[in-house]
Amino acid sequence: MSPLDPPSATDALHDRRTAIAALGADLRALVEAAVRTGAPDEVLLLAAKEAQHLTALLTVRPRGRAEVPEVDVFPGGIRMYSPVTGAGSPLAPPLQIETVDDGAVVGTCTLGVAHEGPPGYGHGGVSALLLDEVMGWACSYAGQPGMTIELNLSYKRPVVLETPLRVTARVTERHGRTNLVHGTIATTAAPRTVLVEAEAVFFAPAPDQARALFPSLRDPA
Ligand SMILES: CCCCC/C=C\C/C=C\C/C=C\C/C=C\CCCC(=O)SCCNC(=O)CCNC(=O)[C@H](O)C(C)(C)COP(=O)(O)OP(=O)(O)OC[C@H]1O[C@@H](n2cnc3c(N)ncnc32)[C@H](O)[C@@H]1OP(=O)(O)O
Repeated sequence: MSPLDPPSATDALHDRRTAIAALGADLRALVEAAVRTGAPDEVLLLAAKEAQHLTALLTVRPRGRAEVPEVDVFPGGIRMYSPVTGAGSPLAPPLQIETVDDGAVVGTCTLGVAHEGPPGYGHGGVSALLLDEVMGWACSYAGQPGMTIELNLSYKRPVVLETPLRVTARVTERHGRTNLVHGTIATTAAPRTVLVEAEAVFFAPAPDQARALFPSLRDPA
């Protein structure tokens, strides 16, 4: 199975993921509304009370810090709460891993005002986040899921908000457990105009390193 294939899911798992994604979508809408709102102070204070109520509602059997959620496939698969791809994360755009095209992984997403750096444009750290993720997927697709050990970025043009983006990544060289990866961000409308370019080094931990890093990983081989 390619790491980009959706895992087979039971009905219960499918229902759980659907519910998580529904909450994630509404939380993202809430975050975007909150950072754009012109509502009066009393409305903000009322919304803060409502947010406290929601937090209390959701603080039930919280998972442990290093626990892999039961809805995830780790490594190399679906991550429901990833801050980049997670349908359940209010922080994620979320980015969709779309295709594997001739060895390159392609992801698409649209940034909102919540991801703003300079007015109207994406935060440079958010571009790094998108690239790091898709470059990581390229390593997984190449059969070496790994961790970033170096990430260098060249910001060529600002990344416009509310505009569909295309993020690509490809492993260019492999040296043992180390992979060199090239990545780009462009708009889907002008995929040849590179806005941000990245070069990264990823390291695929050996099974004993992986066990030490990720205790909930049962079979790192
Ligand atoms: C096989 C099972 C795999 C298990 C799963 C593993 C990973 C899965 C992770 C994600 C996959 C899922 C989805 C992908 C999506 C997104 C990707 C996001 C990626 C990230 O967001 S990830 C967070 C940021 N990332 C870190 O948090 C890494 C911190 N780091 C370390 O935890 C250690 O560094 C570690 C464990 C990597 C190595 O452990 P270590 O250092 O003890 O091992 P060692 O000494 O053997 O070094 C090995 C070779 O890396 C070279 N090296 C090390 N560090 C370097 C550096 N900074 N610069 C240049 N070279 C460096 C050495 O020079 C040597 O190179 P050489 O082999 O050529 O001598």
